[in-house]
Amino acid sequence: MDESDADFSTVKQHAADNDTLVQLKTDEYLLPGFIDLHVHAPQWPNAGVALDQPLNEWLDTYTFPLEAKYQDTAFAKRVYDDLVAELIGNGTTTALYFGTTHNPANSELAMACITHHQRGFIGKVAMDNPDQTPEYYRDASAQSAVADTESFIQQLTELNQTADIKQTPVITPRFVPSCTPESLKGLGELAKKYDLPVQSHCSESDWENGYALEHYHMRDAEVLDQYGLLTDKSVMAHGTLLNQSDLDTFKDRGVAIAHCPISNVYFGNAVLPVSKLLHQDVKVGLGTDLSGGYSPSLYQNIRQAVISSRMLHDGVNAELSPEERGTDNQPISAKNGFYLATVGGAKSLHLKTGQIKAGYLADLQVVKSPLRAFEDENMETVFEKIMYHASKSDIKRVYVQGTQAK
Ligand SMILES: Nc1nc2[nH]cnc2c(=O)[nH]1
Repeated sequence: MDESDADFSTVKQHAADNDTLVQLKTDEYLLPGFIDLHVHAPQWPNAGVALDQPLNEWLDTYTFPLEAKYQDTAFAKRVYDDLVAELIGNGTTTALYFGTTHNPANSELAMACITHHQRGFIGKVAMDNPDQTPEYYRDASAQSAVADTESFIQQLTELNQTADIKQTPVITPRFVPSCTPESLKGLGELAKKYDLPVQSHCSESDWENGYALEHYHMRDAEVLDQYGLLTDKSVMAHGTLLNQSDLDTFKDRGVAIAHCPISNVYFGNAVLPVSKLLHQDVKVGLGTDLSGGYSPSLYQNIRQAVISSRMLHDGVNAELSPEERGTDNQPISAKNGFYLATVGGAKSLHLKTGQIKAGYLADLQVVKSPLRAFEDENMETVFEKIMYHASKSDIKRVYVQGTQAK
C-alpha cells in the first residue's frame, strides 16, 4: 500500500496504536533485501584464504580438507550459525547455499537459517567421482549420492513443518568433474521427480571447461543438459567461459547464471559479459561465492561487478591500441549491479521478492546513509553513495517476510 490508498491513514494509525509502526530516520533508506545466488556455506572459515592458487589446486589443498570437517556436526553448527548471522547482517535475506556431502551438517545449516529467519535454498553436495575427489571426502557411490540427496529433501520437508521461514532443498551436483555420469543422471531424475531447483558450477575456468571437452567430448553445459540438469529452476555459478551456443541453451531452458565477480577475479579466467547476457534475456543474479570470493557482502560484489565490467570493456593491456585493447561489452552501472542483487536473483529463484511493491514479500533492509551529505542530495546521488560505501554497520535493520531478522 502507499499514501494514495484510501485506508492508508487508518492502517498507519492502527500500526501506531499496536506499536508496530516502523519509521525511518531522515538519513535511513528502505531497500529490498539482497539475494545471494551462490554461497559455499562450509567454506566460511576460509574466507580470503589461498586465493592465489588455481581452482583445482585450491579445491584439493584448501577446500576439500575444510569441507570434510563437517562430518563433525557440532563444528557445522558453530560455523553455520555465525555465517547465516553474518549474511543477514549484510542485508542478505535469501541465500542459495552449497552444503557438504554430510546431511546432519546440512540440516544444521537449515536450522541456522530458520533460527536467524533467512530464506535458504540448500543443497546436499553430490561428488562421487573417485578420479577427481579425495577418498576422505566423497560420496561412496553414485547410488548413495542420489539416495542421500533424496533423504535430505525429506529431512527439509520435515523441518519445514514447524519452521516460520521455509527452506528449499536444491539438487546439487558439485560440478561435472566431481561427478560420475551415473550420479549426474540420477540427480537429473530427482530434479524432475520433485520439481526442484538445481545448482552447480558451469564453465568457471579454463580447467573446468577443458575437463568436459576432454572427458565427454562435449561442452560443460551440454553435459549438464543431457542429464536434465538445465531447467528454468537451475542456477549455474560463474559461466565466465560460456560461449554463444551455451548462452542460447541457457536462454532456451530458462537457466540463470550466478555472477560472482570477486571470485571470478581469482578463478574465472575471464570476465562474465553481464550487459550482453541481460541484453539477450539470459537470467543473471549475484553471488558472493564464499570462499572463492572473500566477502560476504553483496554490496562489495556490486562494486566488483561494475569494476570488472569496465575493465572488460576498456581492456587492460597498455601495449595494445585503444581500439584493440577492450571488447564491445558495455560496462554496467551501480544500478545494474543492484538489479542483479535484487530482481535478478528473485527471477532466478522464482521469488516474489527483490522489489518493494504490493503483493511482494516484505524482504527489506534499512540502510543508513554511509557518508555525510554536505548539501541537498537527489535520490540518484544518495543511491550511488549507498551502493559504493555501505557496509554491515550501515545496515540497521533487516526484515524477512515481514519479520525482523536483524
Ligand atoms: N569457486 C568454486 N568453484 C568450484 N568448482 C567446484 N567446486 C567449487 C568451489 O567450491 N568453488
